[in-house]
Amino acid sequence: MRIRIINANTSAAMTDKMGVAALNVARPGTEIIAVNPASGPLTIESHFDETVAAVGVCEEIRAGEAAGTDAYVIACFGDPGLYAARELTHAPVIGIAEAAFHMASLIATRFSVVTTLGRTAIMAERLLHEYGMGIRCRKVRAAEIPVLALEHEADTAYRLIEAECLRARDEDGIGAIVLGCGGMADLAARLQYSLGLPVVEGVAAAVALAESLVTLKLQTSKFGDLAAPPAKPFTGEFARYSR
Ligand SMILES: NC(=O)NC1=NC(=O)NC1=O
Repeated sequence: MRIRIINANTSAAMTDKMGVAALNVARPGTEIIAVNPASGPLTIESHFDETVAAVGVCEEIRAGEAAGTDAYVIACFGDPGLYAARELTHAPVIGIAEAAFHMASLIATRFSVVTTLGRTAIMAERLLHEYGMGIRCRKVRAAEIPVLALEHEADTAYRLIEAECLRARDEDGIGAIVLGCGGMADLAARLQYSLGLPVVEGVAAAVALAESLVTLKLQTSKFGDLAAPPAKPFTGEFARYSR
């Protein structure tokens, strides 16, 4: 099977990191294609960033449809464009936040999330409730690092993330931790060893879920709000979407 990992930001280094994380867990015979939009925010740290990035995510879904894709992963912790992306394909589309929340809920009664900035922590709290997972999450914590620090100040970023994970482990009454950024895709094993409790990373979780859905022949439903968008004219730079 072929899975397209869509890094919603435009950091090629982060795309590569996510591709490696996906390959590390993918079954033999699963082809991983890691991509990012040509245009959009270098990192995603706000509602505005997510809104702009969602267009690029949908562009990558359209490219994946043309290339033949069995499942998609939206590798950004805000799951930007998730529902629009699901409208554009019959294939499963898995957001890394939704995937990580569900996986964590299967191995622990309660979990906490450790993400990058305080403002993205608020965004993650909204997602938890949107996905019906609010009751399972004790706390969404922020290491207070910009996403790019995961690339350019990796050692400092790791120490801050680890310290926040230790506080979550010792204070929140949890059984697992969810890493709240696709840019943390390479940190799960090291953190799990250091913390001694399960650390769920969204790219890996989403790949495993995507493979399961493909194996079960379960596709995105076209009954209701995930049916293809109604055909209509689009104007200006989006005229290419006219149908
Ligand atoms: N909460 C986050 O840091 N989300 C993210 N921003 C990015 O650029 N990628 C993410 O996963």
